Amino acid sequence: MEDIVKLKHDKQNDLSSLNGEIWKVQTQIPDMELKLDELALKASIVRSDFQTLEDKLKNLEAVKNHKIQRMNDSLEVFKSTLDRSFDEKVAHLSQTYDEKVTNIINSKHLEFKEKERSFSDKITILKNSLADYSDKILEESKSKISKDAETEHIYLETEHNRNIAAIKDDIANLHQECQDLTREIRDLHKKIDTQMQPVLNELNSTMIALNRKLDSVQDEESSLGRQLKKLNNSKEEECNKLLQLKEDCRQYNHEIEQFNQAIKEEETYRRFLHNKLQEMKGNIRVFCRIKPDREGVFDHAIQSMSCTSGLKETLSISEPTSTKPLKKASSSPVKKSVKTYSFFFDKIFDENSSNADIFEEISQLVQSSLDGFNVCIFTYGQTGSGKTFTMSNANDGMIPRSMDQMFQKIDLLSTLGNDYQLYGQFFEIYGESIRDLIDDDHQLSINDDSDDPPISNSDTIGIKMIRLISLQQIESLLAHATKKRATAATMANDVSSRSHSIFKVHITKYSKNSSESTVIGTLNLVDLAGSERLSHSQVTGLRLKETLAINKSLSALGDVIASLKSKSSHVPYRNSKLTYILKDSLGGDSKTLMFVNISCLNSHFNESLSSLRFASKVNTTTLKK
Ligand SMILES: Nc1ncnc2c1ncn2[C@@H]1O[C@H](COP(=O)(O)OP(=O)(O)OP(=O)(O)O)[C@@H](O)[C@H]1O
Repeated sequence: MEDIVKLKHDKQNDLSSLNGEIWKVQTQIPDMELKLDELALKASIVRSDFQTLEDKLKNLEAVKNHKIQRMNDSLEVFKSTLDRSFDEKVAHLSQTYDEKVTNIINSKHLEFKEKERSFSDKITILKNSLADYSDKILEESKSKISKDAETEHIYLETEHNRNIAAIKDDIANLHQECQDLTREIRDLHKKIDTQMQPVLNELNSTMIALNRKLDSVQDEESSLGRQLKKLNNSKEEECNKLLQLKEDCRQYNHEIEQFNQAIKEEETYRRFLHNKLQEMKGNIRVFCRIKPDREGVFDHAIQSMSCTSGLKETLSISEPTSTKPLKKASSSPVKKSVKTYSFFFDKIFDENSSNADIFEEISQLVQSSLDGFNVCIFTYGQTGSGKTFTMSNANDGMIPRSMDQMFQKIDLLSTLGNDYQLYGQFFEIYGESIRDLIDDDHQLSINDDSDDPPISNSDTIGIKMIRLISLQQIESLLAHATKKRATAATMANDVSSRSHSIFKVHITKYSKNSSESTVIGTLNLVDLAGSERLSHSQVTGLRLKETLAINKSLSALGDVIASLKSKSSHVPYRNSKLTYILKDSLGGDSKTLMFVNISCLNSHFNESLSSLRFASKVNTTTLKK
């Protein structure tokens, strides 16, 4: 046994160190992811800067090319226009000149020819007339006529020479004119050259400016190229870093997976050991809790508590000898024979025990329910003995503490890839009817299937089932349920709970692949109605009926446990709603824990004795397998 406890202790240590490791790795993952995100962001910024620069460069190049193209085009156009206009002008001038010269020469030539012809004609006529005249006058006056003819001839010759000189002058004039025109054309050429020079100069300076611009654009382009190269280098570095990070991440993920696998194996082994331990402790366990003497009466019935052999503890309780209050029960002198009763319990919590001490024991069963077993925890006792204080106390009762443990555990399990969810039902059994403590105005019989719960559970169909998500929610559920619980004043306790309240938690496991859920275990936290002896409570009418119903259902609970103990083929679950609803948590490999709450005071001796007897009956039972 010691070995097993040691082994359990070692395994718990291993588990907690593994949990610590997981936590460390998990805390590193967000940092790594953050770094990865930062680097990805940087890379995307660099990429977009790079893209912007590339776009800018392309734009500049396009603008540059466009400008050069435009300038070249306009230069070409200008040059061709200039050449064309120059050629045209020269051609036009040459043509005009040629035409003018030709016209003048032609007209002068024609004139000259005409004059020459007319002179020739005249000469011919004159010669003819002269010949005639000579022939005629030859005889009359040969000398006179010949003189006159000679004079006439000289005159004509002179005239002819003068005409020829005039024509020569005209030709010289025409030559002069031609020379003038040539000069004029040369001048025009010069003029065109001088007028064109500034334009050409301007074009040249524009060309130089454009070349300079081109150089600066090329400089800019090469500096951008260098920047681009730099960016490419840093991008490559970042990419390498990113790849390294990705590789590290992959490595981490691989390690985490291996780690998770190891944890899963450890978890399975832990579950096995835990269950073995629970089975060795007993599938039904009974604890006793003694309510402190809050009023300082000092009239105590509890005589002694001691730890006997093995895991059992003994409680001795003595019948009161006197109605007078004693200083302290343990130190009071016992004059006549006092009847003392002894009871064995798995654990006894004395008056000084807190709910935290109690939960240390309960937590193992909460773990069993998370491990896939059905667990049922009862608080049993007379009214006012502290059942509700133990079970549902808002701050530290078993319900909030169990839920706290469950929330923490499923958070941890979810990191191992298992998605666990908790669903809860909270209801009370009053008499033989069930009242929903979550859903208002919801009173249903057991098999009412009018509601549509997220997970089917044939026993509690019709009772509202909600997803349990936080302790805050549990606190408000408890407050809401407390208000709703049927309470009635009795002689024994002013606000005595007259119903059994059941807080049922369904632990469901979700498969991420198939998105199916399965209920793997349930935890039932049952605050039983106060057990009362009719003679003590002195109730009548409706209260009497209530007390009878409560005692009947508590007795049915005892019978069911007794049948399981005797391995009877028939277990009378149907004898009460309480046992019928809890049948899954009371048989098979389920775990059951019964808290017997008793008062330490003599005044409650009989009630305490009756509770202890009931507990003793349950305590010696072993669940039928
Ligand atoms: N261990 C304890 N320490 C201090 N106070 C306690 C303890 N147990 C019970 N009480 C107080 O005693 C009173 C009655 O307790 P409680 O309501 O839990 O009894 P009960 O058994 O649930 O009664 P009922 O059956 O009527 O519901 C409450 O005021 C509670 O705070």
